[in-house]
Amino acid sequence: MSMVIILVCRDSVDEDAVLGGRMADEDQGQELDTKIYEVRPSAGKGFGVFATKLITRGTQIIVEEPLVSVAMPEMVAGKGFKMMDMLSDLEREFQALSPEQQADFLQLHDFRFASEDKQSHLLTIFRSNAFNTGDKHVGLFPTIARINHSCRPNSGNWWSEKQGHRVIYAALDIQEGEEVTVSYIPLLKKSSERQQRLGQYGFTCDCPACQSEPGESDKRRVKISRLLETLEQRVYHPSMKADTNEKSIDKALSLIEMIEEEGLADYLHRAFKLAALFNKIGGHFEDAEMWARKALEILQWAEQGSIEAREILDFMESLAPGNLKENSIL
Ligand SMILES: C[S@@+](CC[C@H](N)C(=O)[O-])C[C@H]1O[C@@H](n2cnc3c(N)ncnc32)[C@H](O)[C@@H]1O
Repeated sequence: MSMVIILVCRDSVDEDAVLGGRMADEDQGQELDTKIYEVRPSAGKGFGVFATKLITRGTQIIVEEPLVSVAMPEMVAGKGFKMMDMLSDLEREFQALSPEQQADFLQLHDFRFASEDKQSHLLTIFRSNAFNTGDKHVGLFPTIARINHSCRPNSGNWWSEKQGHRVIYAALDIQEGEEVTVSYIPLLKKSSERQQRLGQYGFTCDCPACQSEPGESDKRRVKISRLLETLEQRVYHPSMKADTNEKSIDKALSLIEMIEEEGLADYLHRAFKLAALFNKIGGHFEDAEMWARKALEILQWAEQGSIEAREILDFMESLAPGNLKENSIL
C-alpha cells in the first residue's frame, strides 16, 4: 500500500547480534506482542525479521515511528533522487539523536556503489533503508529496516499520516520460523523490470515469483495491472448498459482470482473495492456489502480510522435502503 523509495543495503552485517523492536502501540489502544518476531540473520541476505510463532493474517507485526525524517530530495528524470540535497538535513537530524539512537542508525545496512567510497555513511545508510513518511518526506525506521524484500510478500506496509508511524501487518498467515517480507518496489511489473529496480538495492531477488516458470507470473502481473487500471477508471464512469456493468463485475471477480493466484495479498483490497462498487452499480447490494466488508477488513488491519477505511464505511452506509436513492458510487 505504501512503498519504499530508496536504494540498497549491502550484505555485510554483524551476524552475531539478534535485535528486538519497539512494540507498543498505545494510540491504537492495542498492545502488540513483542515476542511474535525476532531479527536474526537470513541466509545470504544479512539480517531479516522472522516470526517466532504463528502470526495470523491481519496482525500488526511492527508499528514504528521514524528515528529521523527529512524532506524528500528532488527527483531528476532518468537519474533518480538528488541525494546530496538531503545531506545537510540528515546531518542535523542525526546530531539531535541520543548516542543510542545514533548507534541504532549506524548499525543499519550500508550499501554503496564502488564509485561512492567517499560518500557520507549517513547518506548511504539512509538511502539503503529509508521508507516514505508521507508524500514529501522520507524516514528511517530501525526495526522495519531489517525486513527483506519479496516480490510475493507475506506482509503489507502502511504509513499512517494521522499517527505518524509505519505499520507492518501480516497480509497472509506467517508460520513460526518463516521470514517476514515486504515489497520494496511496485510489484505489477515483469520480473526483468523488478530485478532492474532491485539492482539499485544491490541484490537479485530469488523469491518464488522470480523463480517461477518464466512468463506465467509476468503475464499475470501485467494483466492484473491493466485490469486494475481499466476498472478503476471505468467504475467512476459506469456504463448505462446493464450487461456492460455485469461484465465489469465478472472482470473484478477474475481480478480478485488472479491477485490471489499471484500471491499479491497487498493488492486485494483494491480489487475487493472494485467488486463492491460494480455490484452496487448493478443493483446487487448484498454482494456490494460483502465485498466492501472484505476491503474494509484489510484496510483496518493497517489502520482503523484511515481515510480509505472511512470511505468504505460511508459506502456501506450508502447501501442502506433509505440511502440508496442518492445513487452515488461512494
Ligand atoms: C532494508 S535492508 C533489509 C535488511 C538487511 N537484510 C539487513 O541486514 O539489515 C535491504 C538489504 O537487505 C538485503 N536484501 C533485502 N531483500 C533481499 C532479498 N530478497 N534477497 C537478497 N538480499 C536482500 C539487501 O542487501 C538489501 O540491500
